[in-house]
Amino acid sequence: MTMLAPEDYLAQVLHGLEPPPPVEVPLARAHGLVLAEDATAVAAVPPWTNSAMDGYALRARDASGASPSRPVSLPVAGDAPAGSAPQPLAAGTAQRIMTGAMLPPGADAVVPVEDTDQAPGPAPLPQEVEIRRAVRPGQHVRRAGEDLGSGELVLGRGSVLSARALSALASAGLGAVRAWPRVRVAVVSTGAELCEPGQGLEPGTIPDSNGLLLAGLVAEHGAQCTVVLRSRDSAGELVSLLVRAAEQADLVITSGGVSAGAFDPLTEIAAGGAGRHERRGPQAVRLDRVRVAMQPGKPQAHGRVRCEDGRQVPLLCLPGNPVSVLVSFTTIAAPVLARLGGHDSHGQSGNGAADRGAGAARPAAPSESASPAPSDPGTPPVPPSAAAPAASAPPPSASPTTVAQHPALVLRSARAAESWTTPAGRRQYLPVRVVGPSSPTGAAGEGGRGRAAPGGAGPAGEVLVAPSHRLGSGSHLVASLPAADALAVVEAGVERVEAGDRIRLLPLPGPPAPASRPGRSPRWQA
Ligand SMILES: Nc1nc2c(c(=O)[nH]1)N[C@H]1C(S)=C(S)[C@@H](COP(=O)(O)OP(=O)(O)OC[C@H]3O[C@@H](n4cnc5c(N)ncnc54)[C@H](O)[C@@H]3O)O[C@H]1N2
Ligand code: MOO
Repeated sequence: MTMLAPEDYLAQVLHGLEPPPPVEVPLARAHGLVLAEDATAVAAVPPWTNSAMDGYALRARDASGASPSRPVSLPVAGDAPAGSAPQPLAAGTAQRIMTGAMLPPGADAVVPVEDTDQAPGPAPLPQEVEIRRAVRPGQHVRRAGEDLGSGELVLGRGSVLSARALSALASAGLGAVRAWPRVRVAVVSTGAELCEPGQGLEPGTIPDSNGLLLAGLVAEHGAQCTVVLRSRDSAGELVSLLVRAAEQADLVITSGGVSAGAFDPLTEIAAGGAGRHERRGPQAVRLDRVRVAMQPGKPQAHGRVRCEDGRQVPLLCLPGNPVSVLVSFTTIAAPVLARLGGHDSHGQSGNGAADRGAGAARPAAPSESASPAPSDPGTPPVPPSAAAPAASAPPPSASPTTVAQHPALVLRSARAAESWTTPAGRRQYLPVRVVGPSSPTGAAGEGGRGRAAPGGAGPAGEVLVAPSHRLGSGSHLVASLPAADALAVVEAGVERVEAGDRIRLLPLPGPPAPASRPGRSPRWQA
C-alpha cells in the first residue's frame, strides 16, 4: 500500500461527494446551516416607524420652544402601547407611547418621560403632560426601513446561519429559508476491548471514549449525531451494524479496526472478507484502505455503505487511537462535513474545483503560513525579516480553496515555546497548548503558567505553544486532549521543531465558553 499525502487522501475522499438538495427549513431549526439561496426581506426593518423611548408622541412644532423654565403643556389624547395601531394624533395634543410602539400618524417626535412632569414607570394615563425640553422633529423616532428596506438582500447564498443571521432573517419577515439540510452522522466504535464508560473494567477492557469524542466533535461542527453504535471485532457483525447506522445517516464514521491487526474487522471488510460472513451479500460495504503520510492518523479507509433501499452512504474509517481520531476528524471528517453541509457548494470555484484544487485540504498553503488567515484579525502578521526558520515547508502548488477556508482548516501562526521531535516522512499534527504570548525579553506571559520561554521565542506578542503532554506526540494520550488548544502542523520534511521556530496551528473548535473561566491544572501540566 503506497503512502498518500494528507491532501491527496482528502481529495480522494471528497471526490464525488455532494450535499443533498437544499430544503425549506424553519428558522427555529436552521441554526448553523448554510443558506442555499439569497434571502431578501419580505418586510422592512423596522416594519413600522416607531418610538425609541417610553414617553410622549407629539408634533415637534407644538413644543419646539419648551425648556425647564418655560414648559409647554399638552393634553394627552390617549395611549399608544406596543403591539397595536394607534389613533391619529390631533394637532396640539400628545399621546403616551411605549418603546417600539408605532408612532401615531401625524406625530413626528417623541419626548422621553424623563423630560416631562410625569413619573417614569407604571402610572395611570395623565390628562395633561408638561414638556420641559425643546423638541426637534424626528427625535427618538425609528423610521420604517431605516435598517433594511423590503426587498433588499438580508443574507447571500452560502452564508452560515449564525444566531445573528437568524435574528436578521426573522426581523426581515422570513419564517423559513432554503438551506442545505443538517448533516446526519452515525458513529460506530469497533473493538472487542470496548465497554460502556463508567462501567467497572474487566482485565484488558477500556472505556469507549472515541464514541463520545466523535459524537461531540460532530455536534461541535454543526452536524447531528443520530446514533452511536459499538461493534466487537467481527467483520460480519460490523457490516450489519454499518448498514443499520447508514439507514439513519448521511455519513458513517468509524474508529478502530483499520490497521494491521489479525482481528481488525475493517481491514477484513476492505479485503473482501466480510462477504464470507455477512448475510446481506457482498458489496454492502465498499472500502479502500489507505496509508496517509500524517502522524497520527496513518491508517485510514473510506468507502460507501449500501442501505436496504439502495442509498449509498459515505463511510469514513478513522484509526482507533484517540489522538488519531481527533486529528483525523479535524483534517478529514470536518471538510467532509463541510462538503455535505453545503459549506463549499456556493462559491465560484464549485465542488469540482475544491476536489483537487491543490489547497482543497491542504492545511498548509504558503499564503496561509506567511501571514494570518483573513478570518483571523487577532493574529499579528509575522514580518518576513523577523521570521525564524519555518518549521513547515510549504507545498509548491498550494492555493486556498473554499474547503481550505472552512474554519476547521484555517491556519494560524505561532512560535514553539520548546523543542520537540517529529516523525520522518509524515506531516505531524501535534496537540499543543498556548503557553502565553512572548515578551520583548523572550519570557512567556502569564498564560505560560510560570514557564520561561526560551530565548529567541520571536517577536513580542506572538502566541507561544508547547506540546499538551510532556511525552510530546503519542496517539494514545487521551487524557491530555482537553488541554490542547490547537494542532501544530509540521511538514513531513522537518525533522525537529526548535524552540522559537515559527509554526502553524490548526485551532481546535469547541463549545463556546467564557474566556475567563478558571480551570484546575491537571497534574501532567505541572
Ligand atoms: N503492525 C502494525 N501495527 C500498527 C500499525 C501499523 O502500521 N502496523 N499502525 C499503528 C497505528 S499508527 C495506529 S493509529 C493504530 C490503528 O489501529 P486501528 O485503527 O486498527 O485501531 P485499533 O487497533 O482498534 O485500536 C488502536 C488503539 O486505540 C484504542 N481504541 C480503539 N477504539 C477505541 C475507542 N472506541 N475508545 C477508546 N480507545 C479506543 C485501542 O484500544 C488501541 O489501543 O494501529 C497501530 N498498529
Ligand atoms: O498513525 Mo497512528 O494514528 O500514529 O497512531
